Amino acid sequence: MTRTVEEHREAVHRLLETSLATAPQRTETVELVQAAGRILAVDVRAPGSLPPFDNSQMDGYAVRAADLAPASGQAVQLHVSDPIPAGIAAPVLAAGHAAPIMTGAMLPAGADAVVPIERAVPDTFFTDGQRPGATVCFPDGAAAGDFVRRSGSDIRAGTVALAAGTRLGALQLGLLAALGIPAVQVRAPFRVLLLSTGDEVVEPGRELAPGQIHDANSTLLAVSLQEAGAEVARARIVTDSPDNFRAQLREDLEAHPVDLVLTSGGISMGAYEVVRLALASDGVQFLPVAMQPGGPQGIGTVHGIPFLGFPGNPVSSLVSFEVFLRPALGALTGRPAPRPQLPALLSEDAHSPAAKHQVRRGRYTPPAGAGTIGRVELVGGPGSHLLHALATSNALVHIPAGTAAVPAGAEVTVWLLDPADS
Ligand SMILES: Nc1nc2c(c(=O)[nH]1)N[C@H]1C(S)=C(S)[C@@H](COP(=O)(O)OP(=O)(O)OC[C@H]3O[C@@H](n4cnc5c(N)ncnc54)[C@H](O)[C@@H]3O)O[C@H]1N2
Ligand code: MOO
Repeated sequence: MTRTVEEHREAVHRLLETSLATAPQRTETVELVQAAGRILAVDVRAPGSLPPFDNSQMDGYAVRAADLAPASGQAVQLHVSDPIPAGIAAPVLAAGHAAPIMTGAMLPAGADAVVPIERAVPDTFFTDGQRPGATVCFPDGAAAGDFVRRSGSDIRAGTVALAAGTRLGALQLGLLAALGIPAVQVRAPFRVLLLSTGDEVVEPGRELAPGQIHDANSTLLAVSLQEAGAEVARARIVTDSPDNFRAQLREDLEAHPVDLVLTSGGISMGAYEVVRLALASDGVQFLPVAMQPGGPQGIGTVHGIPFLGFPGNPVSSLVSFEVFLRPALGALTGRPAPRPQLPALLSEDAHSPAAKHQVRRGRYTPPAGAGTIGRVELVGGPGSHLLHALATSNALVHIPAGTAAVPAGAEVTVWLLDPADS
């Protein structure tokens, strides 16, 4: 039975959801800069308040506001006390005094307001030599709290600074640094065993014998997984011998605990479909999905581990990742963020097998002005071997099942592969 794209996407989601729900959540503690893009595993409470102490928002004078409210309405002269740079604990401010204070410096006990230097007379700081016996006046007065950043006005000690499940970026990690937290407990990455199959497939860098090709899928899928926050625990090329495939799979799974086994190739209708031959009787289904490319798909479990078999054609593998696996990872592990999905005007006629959801590669150009939509031109044909066209594209162009032709100028949906283009 042919599945629709949506049915298979849902099946992939369910497969991973079930296994992640029963697995104990693994976490690891990493330093802040290494935690970028990771998902927080636990609530983090503020160990202290921010700001940690009342401090000055301006370069100016720390004062007692009450000193500046004389009954006569005349501006009052205050004695200038020792300056307070940032980074020290100053002595109590005596009544009738004003202490030069710098931005970020701790407010001395007794002071309750800061007057910016521009509002003082004189409006520049005294030198050390000038200060003894000097006075300063503040014609505008001051109210308690003026230009004071209160302790805890950003966050109070003990409250939740970041909730479990938060995706950590610069903004969140900067907060943790300010709170004095050097490392953070994050969810361990989703681990994948990646097997590229085929007797013809040879590692890049090795010379090709006639009929052989270099392995593109290991790199295409490993980098896609890595960009999606997953970890490739082991990647290798496996030959077309089902016995060998089964033996290597067992060996790899013993050495590398993983959350998913992902293969490419060996699943369609040929005489030597190694993945199909090795696993078909083993809790894995091989079925057609009404999508082009990416029609043949394998799904199930091997040795109790979720299994997905993607087709060998490189574009088919990549499209399978984008359409089925990446959205499930995003929804279930918190990473990655969904691809931006946008409407775009198709710049040329396109034809599609009406029974299938076709995914073409395109080059998306954003709209020139607000209120308009972007354009997308197709790159290469529908063939699933067109790696160069894939490499020059920045979007997947979706032509849904039931549509045999889309005329130039019609609106289609594109998924941006590079969010910088949105
Ligand atoms: N009679 C039929 N033949 C095919 C059908 C079909 O329905 N009936 N489906 C076609 C479609 S669609 C696809 S997609 C492929 C999928 O085949 P497999 O998943 O079994 O993949 P292979 O046969 O192993 O390889 C297909 C193609 O991709 C190349 N390849 C494989 N691995 C890699 C790699 N790691 N790096 C680069 N290129 C790779 C391989 O050499 C083949 O050219 O089946 C169609 N056939
Ligand atoms: O479905 Mo295959 O994936 O067309 O190339």
